[in-house]
Amino acid sequence: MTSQPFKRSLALLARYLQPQWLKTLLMALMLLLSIALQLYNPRILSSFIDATATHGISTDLIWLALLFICMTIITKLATVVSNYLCENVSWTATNLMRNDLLSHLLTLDQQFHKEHTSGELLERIDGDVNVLANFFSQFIVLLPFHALLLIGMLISLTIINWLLGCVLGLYCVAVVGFLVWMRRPAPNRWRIADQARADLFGFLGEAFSALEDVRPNGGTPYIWQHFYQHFQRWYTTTCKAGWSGGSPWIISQHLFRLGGIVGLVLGAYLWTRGLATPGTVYLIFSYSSLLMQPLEQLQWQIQDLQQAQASIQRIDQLLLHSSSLKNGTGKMPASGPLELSFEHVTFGYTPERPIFKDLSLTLPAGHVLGLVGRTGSGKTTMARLLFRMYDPQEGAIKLNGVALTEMHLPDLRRRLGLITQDVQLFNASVRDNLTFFNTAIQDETILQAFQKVGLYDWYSTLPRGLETKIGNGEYGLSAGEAQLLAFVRSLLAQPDLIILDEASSRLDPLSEQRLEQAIEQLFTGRTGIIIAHRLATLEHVSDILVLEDGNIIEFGSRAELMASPNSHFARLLQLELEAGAMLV
Ligand SMILES: Nc1ncnc2c1ncn2[C@@H]1O[C@H](COP(=O)(O)OP(=O)(O)OP(=O)(O)O)[C@@H](O)[C@H]1O
Repeated sequence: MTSQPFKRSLALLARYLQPQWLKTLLMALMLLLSIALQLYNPRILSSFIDATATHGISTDLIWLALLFICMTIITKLATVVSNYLCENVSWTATNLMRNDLLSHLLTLDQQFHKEHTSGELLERIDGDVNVLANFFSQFIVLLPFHALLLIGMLISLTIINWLLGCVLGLYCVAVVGFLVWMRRPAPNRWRIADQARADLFGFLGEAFSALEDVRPNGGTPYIWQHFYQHFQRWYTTTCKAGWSGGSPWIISQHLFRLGGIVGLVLGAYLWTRGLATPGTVYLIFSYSSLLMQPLEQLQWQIQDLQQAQASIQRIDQLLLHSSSLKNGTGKMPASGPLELSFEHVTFGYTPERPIFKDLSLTLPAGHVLGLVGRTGSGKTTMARLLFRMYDPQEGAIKLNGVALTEMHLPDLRRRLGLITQDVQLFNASVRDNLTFFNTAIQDETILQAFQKVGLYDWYSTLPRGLETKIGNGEYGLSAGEAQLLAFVRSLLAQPDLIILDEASSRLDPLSEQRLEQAIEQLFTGRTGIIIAHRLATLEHVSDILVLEDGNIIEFGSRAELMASPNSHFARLLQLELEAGAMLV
């Protein structure tokens, strides 16, 4: 066990157990009480045996028997209370930890989330933390508890006979040392097994979310094949890790039995020499057998610690990952429509393959920009930069002259709205899906927004109104209806700059027409960007920007570009009209 992970484990223990110090203290007291009772109970039985041997059956024996029963009941009660407290402390500590991990993951940037599947992250938040449950509840108390119990019994044996205490004491040290040595490879093997488990769940998460595409395209055998490979790796690595704890366990069972026999032989030897009464021989045998109980428990604690170490290292790795997007000083542009400017922006998802090189443009406040360009020209990337999903390698993006990097990230994102063609719905009520669980938004406001986007008729069909569960819930939605709901979301959030990224691509022409009014309302008093492949959907924009391979090849007022037959935009529009006429 290297000192760094061990120190880290202790630091984690301190961090999550400190707030629960009172419960932890009570738990320790209960365990101490049961140690004292476990040490005392064999003494009562020893006196019982000696009293029977010397005086035969007497009333004293009844009192001894009653005392023994009372002590046993109190020991059991102390164990029940301490077990309850252990569970309570461990759940509270691990829930706090899950909370911290989730909050941390939510701050990590897009690149990190692209590199790790959601299933893998779920497994890290829950699986790794579950492994720590025992460690939190029991390690801090049970390890010293069993160590104390062991020491207490050795002292009792030494008081009976010093040679007895020394022989059994040395035996215990040898057994513990041997078990720790045997278990050295365990932490690394557990880490590999945990990663294999996370990969398996990561794969399953991906497979289930892609089921709609995979099934019709005949990809099911691929899922089976990969599931089998992942499962096989998980199984073999877990067996290997378990075996590094299992084989010492089998050996330890024999060593423990041997400990009891050593005690019995030594007790018998003392009796034959007249150095011990039958009661004392019983006491020696009980203590030397009981001695093996804390030893056995100690070895489980060591195994738990090794497994916990692997989880702590994985959790650490996660916590060490910090977002490259740093919060600014908190400067914010004044509320109202925002002027957007890109100043000499250079950006690539990997720096060696830039998408934009020295890109500059300014969109005045309150203008609505139509952003067009071929597939892969960089339109969505511009939107991602604006939301600070990524930061440019060079240059700055500003809103009303304030660089995005100067603002607090959550404040920046509150001022922006984004509607894409992929609308994410939660398995929650219509109301919660629209308000993002913000209870301050009135139902009246939601219903007005339904009217504006032409969804009121759909709303009237909902069996439980705004309480109806959508997402995976009781009521299904078409892709177009989901897109209209995204418009309602934006109307309720009231951002100062809105981006529509192919937002109406799944709507039929009638719904799209109905939506035009909503789009106009959405953009009133706001700056907007509409990313679209169909130029006909850009009738209401004030400006047009044509991108090609990350370069601006045209940027100007829509009216002017339309009036100039040689402009790219006018030519693209003409091409679209001709293609439409051919289809008719
Ligand atoms: N997360 C990513 N990591 C690496 N490269 C990416 C990533 N997202 C997009 N790209 C690349 O960046 C370039 C621009 O992509 P972007 O999605 O911005 O294009 P687009 O104009 O929005 O395309 P479309 O019209 O198909 O939506 C493409 O070459 C694409 O392969």
